[in-house]
Amino acid sequence: MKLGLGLYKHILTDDNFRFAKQAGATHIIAQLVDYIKGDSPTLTKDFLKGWGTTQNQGKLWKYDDLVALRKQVESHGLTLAGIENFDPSHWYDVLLDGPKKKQQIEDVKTMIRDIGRAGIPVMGYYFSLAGVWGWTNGPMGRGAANSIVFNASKIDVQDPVPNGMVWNMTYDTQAAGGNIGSISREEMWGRLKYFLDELMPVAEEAGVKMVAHPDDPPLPVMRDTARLFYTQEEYEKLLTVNPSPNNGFELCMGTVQEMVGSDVYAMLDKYSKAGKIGYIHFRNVVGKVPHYREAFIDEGDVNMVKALRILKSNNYDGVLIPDHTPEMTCAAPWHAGMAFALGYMKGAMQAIESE
Ligand SMILES: O=C(O)[C@@H](O)[C@@H](O)[C@H](O)[C@H](O)CO
Repeated sequence: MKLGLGLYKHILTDDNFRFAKQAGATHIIAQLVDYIKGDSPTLTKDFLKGWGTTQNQGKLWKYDDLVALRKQVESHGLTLAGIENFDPSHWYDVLLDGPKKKQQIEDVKTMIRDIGRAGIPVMGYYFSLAGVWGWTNGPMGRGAANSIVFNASKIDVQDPVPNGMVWNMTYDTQAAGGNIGSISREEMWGRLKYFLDELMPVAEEAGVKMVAHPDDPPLPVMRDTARLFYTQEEYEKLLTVNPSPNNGFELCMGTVQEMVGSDVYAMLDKYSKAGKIGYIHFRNVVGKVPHYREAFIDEGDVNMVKALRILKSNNYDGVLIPDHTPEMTCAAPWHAGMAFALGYMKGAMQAIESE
């Protein structure tokens, strides 16, 4: 198994590649969507009105830029292991089954071909209308660390998605008022099937694994739209939608742990054996839906060392990234939180590997 760090678009910089290397990471997962901004990113803000606006319609990720990014990462002795998340500008009508769907699926295919050609082996995506939404936050972590909290009783869980928004980002600032309406689970499975059936042959040819993130938070319906991967059983159905060897999981341990009735160890065991995990969000949490808080890696409900032992026993050779952590009280709260998580992971991995 490999230690990685996920970096947002704004922090794909030489300094942060050095930071990753210094903390013992060997791999980078890059996010290209402009949604969590700033040199010192924070996830503990009010994002109930969205992550922001994206206006990249028709401006696809370019092959030359992807190669340049890979080379920049490699210049620090690191490997670019994957890209996480499509830009809503590029695929909103694929998610929404809108009039530009055919063009946008062709655009996504073009980007997958270019990602493969650029030597990037994994693309993580999140097939969701409401997206990551509903978080609140507060000094709820150990030592009053600012943490992400989900408490269904504190928000209007079915507050509808306004027109012009999907995946918790606004892609059309001129959209007419109103909202996208109620979307059923059957409809969402159909949209996912279309997406996978169109893309998997291209991903196979391009040598790119397409891996799906589970629903965060894992509730069956949010903002009046059905969510697909809100229990472990439902998440596992991903593999039945399309049998491609390139169809797999961006396995977020935190989100799986937040699901009612889940067994994150069983999921790790089964799918690391089956070679179906593209990479892992190795994070911890206290509680489950409808009420949980994100936790420091060592203080949550998941025994992370047990999880690593399972991965080791199955010879999992993929990447683990911390994904989120509570923020630490200092001048660089995100970086300190990540350094703490990476240090824990490095130590635990070394200990287990020498057993
Ligand atoms: O990296 C982050 O902070 C999050 O945005 C992701 O964990 C997110 O849940 C996934 O990328 C799915 O969108």
